[in-house]
Amino acid sequence: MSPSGPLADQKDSRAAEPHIRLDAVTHAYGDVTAVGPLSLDVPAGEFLVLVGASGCGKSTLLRLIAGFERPTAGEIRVGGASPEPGVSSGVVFQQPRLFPWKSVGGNVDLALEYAGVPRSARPSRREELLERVGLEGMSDRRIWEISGGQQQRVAIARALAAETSLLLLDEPFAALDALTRERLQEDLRAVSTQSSRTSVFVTHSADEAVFLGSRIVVLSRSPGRIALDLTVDLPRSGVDADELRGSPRFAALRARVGHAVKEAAAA
Ligand SMILES: Nc1ncnc2c1ncn2[C@@H]1O[C@H](COP(=O)(O)OP(=O)(O)OP(=O)(O)O)[C@@H](O)[C@H]1O
Repeated sequence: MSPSGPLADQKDSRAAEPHIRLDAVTHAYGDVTAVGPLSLDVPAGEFLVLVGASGCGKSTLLRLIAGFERPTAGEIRVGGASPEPGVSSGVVFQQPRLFPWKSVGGNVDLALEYAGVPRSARPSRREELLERVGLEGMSDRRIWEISGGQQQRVAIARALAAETSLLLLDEPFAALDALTRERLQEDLRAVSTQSSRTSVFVTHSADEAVFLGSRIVVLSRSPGRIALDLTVDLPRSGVDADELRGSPRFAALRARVGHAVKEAAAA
C-alpha cells in the first residue's frame, strides 16, 4: 500500500527537491559583496561548470556549497539540508593538498577511513579508486615521487573515496601543463559519466567548461550573478575526445561561452 496524506506529500516534495538549491544567496566579506543575490537549482547527476573572470566569486560560491562559508543572506540546501563540510560533498582544490609523508595508497586509505569504510574493505576499494583515476599499481609510490598531474589524480581519488554524491572542484587542473590537463579532463568526464554523482566545477576556461559541463553558468563581475545559464547538448559517452573537441558544435559553444565571459567581465 502506498502512503497517502501528509507522508506522501512529504515524500513527493523531497523527491522534487534538486540536489543543490541556492535561494537568493548573497555572500559578503566585510563591506565587499562577493556573490549575489543568486538563485540556482542543480538537479542530481548534473555536471555544472561555473565560469567567469578572476574575482567574480566562483570560489566563494563553491565554498558556500561546500559549507566552508555560510551565506550572509539567503539559503543554501544540499540534499535538502544545510551543507556540512566533509559530509555533503567531496572537494578538490587547485593544489592537491595531500599528506606528503604518506604514500599514494596511504592518502587514499585515510580518506576511506574518514568515510567510515571498514579496514578490511579498504585495500580493494583503494585499488579500485586508483584504477579509476589512472594510477593503478602506484599505491606504494611516495607523493614526492609522482608528477603534479598524478598528485591531482590522487586528490580526485580521495574526493571520490568519500562516497558523497556531490563532487566540488575548484580549478583543479589550472596549474597543469596543457597535455596533462586534457588527459585529466577526459578521465574526469568519463568518471562522471559512469557515476550518478552531481559535480560543480570552477574554471576560467570556456574550452574546459564546454568539454566537461552538461550545464554551464557564466557569472558576472563581482558581485557574481548569473549572466548565462546554458545546457550543453554534446554527447557524454561513445564519442572520441579529440573528435568532440574538433567538432563545429564544440567550437560554437566555446565561442558562445567565451563571448559571454568577456561581456560579463566588462559589464
Ligand atoms: N577571504 C576573503 N576576504 C575578503 N575578500 C575576499 C575573500 N575571498 C575572496 N574575497 C573577494 O571576494 C571576491 C570574489 O572572490 P573569489 O575568490 O570567490 O573569486 P573567483 O572568481 O574565484 O576568483 P579567481 O578566479 O581569481 O580565483 C573578490 O573580490 C575577492 O577579492
